Amino acid sequence: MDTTVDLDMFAAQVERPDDAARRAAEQRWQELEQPRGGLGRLEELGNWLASVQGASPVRPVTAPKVLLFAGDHGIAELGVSRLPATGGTARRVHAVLDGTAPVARLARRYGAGVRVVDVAVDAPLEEFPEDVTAHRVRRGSGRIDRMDAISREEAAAAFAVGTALADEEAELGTDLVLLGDLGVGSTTVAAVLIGALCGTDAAAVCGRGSGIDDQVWMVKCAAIRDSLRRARPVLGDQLALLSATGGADFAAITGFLLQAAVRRLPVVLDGVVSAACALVAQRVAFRAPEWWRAAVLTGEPALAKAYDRLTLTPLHEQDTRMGEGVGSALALPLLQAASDTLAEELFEPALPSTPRRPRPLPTAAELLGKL
Ligand SMILES: Cc1cc2ncn([C@H]3O[C@H](COP(=O)(O)O)[C@@H](O)[C@H]3O)c2cc1C
Ligand SMILES: O=C(O)c1cccnc1
Repeated sequence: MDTTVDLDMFAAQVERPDDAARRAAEQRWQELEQPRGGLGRLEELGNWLASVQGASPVRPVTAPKVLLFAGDHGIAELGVSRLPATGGTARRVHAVLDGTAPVARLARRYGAGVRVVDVAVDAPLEEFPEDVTAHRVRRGSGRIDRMDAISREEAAAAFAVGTALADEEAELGTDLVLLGDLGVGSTTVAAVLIGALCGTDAAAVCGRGSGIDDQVWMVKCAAIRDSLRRARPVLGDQLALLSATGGADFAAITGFLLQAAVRRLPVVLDGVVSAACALVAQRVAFRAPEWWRAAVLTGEPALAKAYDRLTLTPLHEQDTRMGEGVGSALALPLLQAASDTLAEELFEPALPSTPRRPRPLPTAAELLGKL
């Protein structure tokens, strides 16, 4: 993709989800034997799944995938995170790859695939498997309070990485994407994008991220304030915005979200990073948010503002505060529940049944016999 990439093309290519399928799903809930509204918010979720699948009865979600975009951020040099600026992101990538990160365990439990995409991790390529690094556009980014995160060429290349991944996942038959991100300093960058796009000042979007104290919060707030000055002049040009105060991972996620909407691939957003990219994508194609659902509020003030603007309501209230796709993975059972109860075909779990272990605890008969 060259630097004259025409984002406006997406405005025309992103269609609305299927209204007729949504209406058929609404009707189907009424035909199923249950009290009106008996399944609560699952009903709206099932209607949404029918509309994005363009099918009623809806199909059970059988090929969900957790897709994690990883990148480092120059702004982390200022110490705005509790995680180390050097090596912190690479460590998190390793934790996902070796299966010890919470999201890897959740994905295993819920039967979802996991894919990590290194777009801009600042570590040697040999550290990760080839399939993870195949998408690296660069290492890290510039300090956005003083300089551009990445060049316009790199923003275009990263955006193209994201669009290509959406095509790939659509062709693989993935039927739901649980989006996530890994990156030390990423909540600072996300706050700048959301603050710029929602027209707020730094203090209104500056959060605690990975768990910073008051003193670090002041440093982070000043960094967001200075970066907002750099973001405002380029608000009308989304690629320029991603290049000035975003980063390669943010550009890739934005490209992914837009092309996923074109391919009618539904996506669950995670924390502030995916929400910031969703806002940028909404600027490009105003219908795109209809293809997404919000997972959870992570406590970042910018996130609530972004979801307000996107008119999305979080699916659960587990108060998870860590990004990495944990919030969106936790939303998966709700989506599975909605599609399982509304579908015609039954979902057949592939899992072998676990043999029951003998329990050493007394049975009621034993207890009563002893009385
Ligand atoms: C132990 C630990 C593990 C984490 N894994 C992800 N994050 C979270 O922290 C980072 C963003 O916050 P910030 O902008 O403050 O750097 C991301 O990597 C996010 O996923 C973590 C945070 C901690 C403390
Ligand atoms: O909103 C997020 O993505 C988030 C919040 C806290 C810590 N890390 C990430």
